[in-house]
Amino acid sequence: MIQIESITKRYPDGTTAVDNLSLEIPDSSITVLVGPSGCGKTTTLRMINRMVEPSSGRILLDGADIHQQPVNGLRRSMGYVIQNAGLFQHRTILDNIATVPRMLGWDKQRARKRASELMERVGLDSSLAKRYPYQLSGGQQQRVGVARALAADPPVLLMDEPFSAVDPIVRKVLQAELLRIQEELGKTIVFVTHDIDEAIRLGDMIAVLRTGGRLAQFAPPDELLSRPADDFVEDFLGTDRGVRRLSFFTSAGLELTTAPVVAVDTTAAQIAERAGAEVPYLLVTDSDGKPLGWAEPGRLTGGADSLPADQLISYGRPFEFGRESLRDALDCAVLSPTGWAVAVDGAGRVVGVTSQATIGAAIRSAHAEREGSASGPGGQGGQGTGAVRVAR
Ligand SMILES: Nc1ncnc2c1ncn2[C@@H]1O[C@H](COP(=O)(O)OP(=O)(O)OP(=O)(O)O)[C@@H](O)[C@H]1O
Repeated sequence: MIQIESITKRYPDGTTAVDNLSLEIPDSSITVLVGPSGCGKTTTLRMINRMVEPSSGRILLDGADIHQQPVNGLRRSMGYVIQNAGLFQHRTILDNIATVPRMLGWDKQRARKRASELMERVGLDSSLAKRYPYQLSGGQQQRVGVARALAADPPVLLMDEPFSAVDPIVRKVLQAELLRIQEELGKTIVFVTHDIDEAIRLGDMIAVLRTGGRLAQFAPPDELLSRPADDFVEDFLGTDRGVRRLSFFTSAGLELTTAPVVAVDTTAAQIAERAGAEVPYLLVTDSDGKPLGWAEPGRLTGGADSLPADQLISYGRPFEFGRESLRDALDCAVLSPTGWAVAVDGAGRVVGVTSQATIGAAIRSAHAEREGSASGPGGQGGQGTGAVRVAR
């Protein structure tokens, strides 16, 4: 655990970058420092690896004061990733990643073998190994930066706006990759961003800082969204807090029905028989049980023959039952032309369908349950109670 105890940093020109900050950063999880520009995020991160020394206060790593430790050893235990990756331009990708192991005295072959393994781990094709950084896209360079920081297998990873310089689509991919790597490696990650959505997606714990380097709130994302500490945090979180919070509710308990699900060899006449007032549409699946589209019985032409595929209405995006959240389920239902969401299993086979009204009821009961556990003995709500985090 990293304990930040009453840390203050005043720069020589009198700027107070961080003001009496205390945080307990848990092991094997992602803690995000977020806040507006100039609120002291980078300064805080750099005090953890002693690139910046505090004016007062102290930082403990696993109970030991980092200021009493040799700085080189400390930095070796902490990988560091920055915006634009900060790669060595005159070294190949493989040698960039092998830098720290080489510094630690590994022979060239062993260091390069480790670098190759890491390239695979961060999703870089081995054909890029001999290229130089300028021959890579921004997203690929960031992956190299992450691989390089992981090379000596440090328990701690410090990441300073690592994905800010890439476009939003690549950024989402890199975030997903980081979560995947974290699931495998379980590092203690301190991640700086000014993007609250990134913080909510990645953070197990989020520290919101305000200008002047003061802590506004330190909480799991679900709690931040449901109970912002003050107007500053509420403003910073932006609109749609309620809907965004649904990302933290699993779809696992959602009531599904298979009544309107029919196989593709059903005829239009049989469909007309199955339709009822409660289910005005029927979902047609292929022979594997994967969705093909919705049939509206009243509008189907033909009788005894199999369904004409061109008469089906798009089923939109299905959600993966149990893995995705109530927010995903609601989004599917809202975007569905029929107003019904299609639930599938991991292989994409239909497990049932659910209506907007049913999802609405599930949202209400999930809220009631969460609030109940938050006010119960020892409960903090959200992840604080150990609730499983829904796929991010
Ligand atoms: N070396 C320095 N000398 C004087 N002031 C500094 C120095 N480095 C940072 N500052 C100031 O300290 C404050 C906090 O800076 P810091 O870089 O930690 O903020 P930040 O939250 O990371 O900002 P950003 O999101 O813009 O990167 C700012 O007002 C900044 O101008």
